[in-house]
Amino acid sequence: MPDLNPQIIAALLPATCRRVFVAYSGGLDSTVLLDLCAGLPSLTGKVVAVYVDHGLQAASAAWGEHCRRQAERLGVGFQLLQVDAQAGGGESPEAAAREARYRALRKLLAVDDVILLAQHREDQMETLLLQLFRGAGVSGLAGMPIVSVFGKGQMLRPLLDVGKVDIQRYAQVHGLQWVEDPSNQSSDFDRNYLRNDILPLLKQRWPALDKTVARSARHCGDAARMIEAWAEQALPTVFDPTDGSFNIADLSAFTAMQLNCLLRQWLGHIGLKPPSQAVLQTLVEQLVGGRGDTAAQVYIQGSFIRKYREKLYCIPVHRLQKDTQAKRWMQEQEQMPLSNGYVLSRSTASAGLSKNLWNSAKVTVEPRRGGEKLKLPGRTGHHCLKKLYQEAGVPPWERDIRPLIYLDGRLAAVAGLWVAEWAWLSAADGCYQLNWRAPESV
Ligand SMILES: Nc1ncnc2c1ncn2[C@@H]1O[C@H](COP(=O)(O)OP(=O)(O)OP(=O)(O)O)[C@@H](O)[C@H]1O
Repeated sequence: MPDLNPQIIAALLPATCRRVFVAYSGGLDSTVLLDLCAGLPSLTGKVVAVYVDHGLQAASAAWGEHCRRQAERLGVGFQLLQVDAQAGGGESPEAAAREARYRALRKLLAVDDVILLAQHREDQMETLLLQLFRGAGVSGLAGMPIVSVFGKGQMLRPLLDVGKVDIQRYAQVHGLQWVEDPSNQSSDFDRNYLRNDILPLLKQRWPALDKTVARSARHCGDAARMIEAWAEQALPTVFDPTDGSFNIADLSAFTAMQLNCLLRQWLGHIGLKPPSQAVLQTLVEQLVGGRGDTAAQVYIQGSFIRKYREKLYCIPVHRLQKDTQAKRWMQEQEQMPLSNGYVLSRSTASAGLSKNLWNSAKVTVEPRRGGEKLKLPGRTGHHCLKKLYQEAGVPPWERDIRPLIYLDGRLAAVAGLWVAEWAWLSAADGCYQLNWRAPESV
């Protein structure tokens, strides 16, 4: 291993890099990392040390002060972020602090910004072992990546292949000052227990343990990337981008293992975290395998997965709430946010709801109460909404939350779907199209 020097950072930085944030806790590792960055002439004026105050320890403000002084001494920028890191029910304090820290740091980054973290090879080994004890699969056993997407920018871990002793030596040779976090000594936390009580024993027997475990992490990382690449390629065969659903009509081309992998990829694609094996199994048993049970649903991270006509949909729980209040939609209002997170809007169209009628009527938005009928342009007779919804393949849970638009108390439109014949017009720029959409895709 060559001496630890700033080139290890220069080699990782993208050419277009604008600002370099350094996640600086004031501890040994991030002190060394910051010192390395400050020693790179190409980074002059670009480096900002960021200290996150979790507000969990009495000394945290004093550490922030220490970090500010060190940043000043090194001639780099400094930023202090205050976060609320209280753990929620069932969450470990470490995980809550990390989540809060990452959330705050993520917001700092614009495109072409990077943030550097100071984890090293021993940290990687601990991460991998903790994942192993939790029963993780290859992506968990891949440990932490050196480079990853983070918010609008990138997260880099330049020291990930550097041993702790090299970091300690660098700090001594350069006379660096750092703070010691007394909570690192407490074996109450799993990671500290492993670090303080278990790993010293293992290292007596296997001195190169950190290197070999890091190698395993790289192998698992390679395997995880291959699986991910396969899933990314196969996903379009089951994923419907128009409504974000997962088509289960014909899965005969996939083995059970591949199906699990595709479901994981789908959930990741629509913004959920990787589900546990148990959740995946429930999903497969109750929805993919279950026959015709439209009431079945599986709860995952604040959303329900439901099935309708051989497709799985993921619906955040709050979006299933019915907005039961009738509301006035004022003529000049282009958009109307609803309490369940959806937004109604109108836009000019060449066919749709007559603008004249809209402008002269009292417009109200009301929930479905049951029994509504509609006569559609070009069709004979009135039809129950239920029948129209069935014909159009609108999932049952959506039927109760899709708003109805009334002009002077008469049903004129179903948002995003139909306009009643009496209110319908085809005339360039003389009509409104009524849209109903979720604020951000699920
Ligand atoms: N309070 C904090 N403010 C800013 N960055 C932090 C903070 N805590 C941790 N980090 C960043 O996350 C990395 C991993 O955190 P971890 O808790 O393992 O490190 P640490 O032991 O607290 O500190 P150090 O790595 O500086 O010795 C740190 O190396 C550092 O880059």
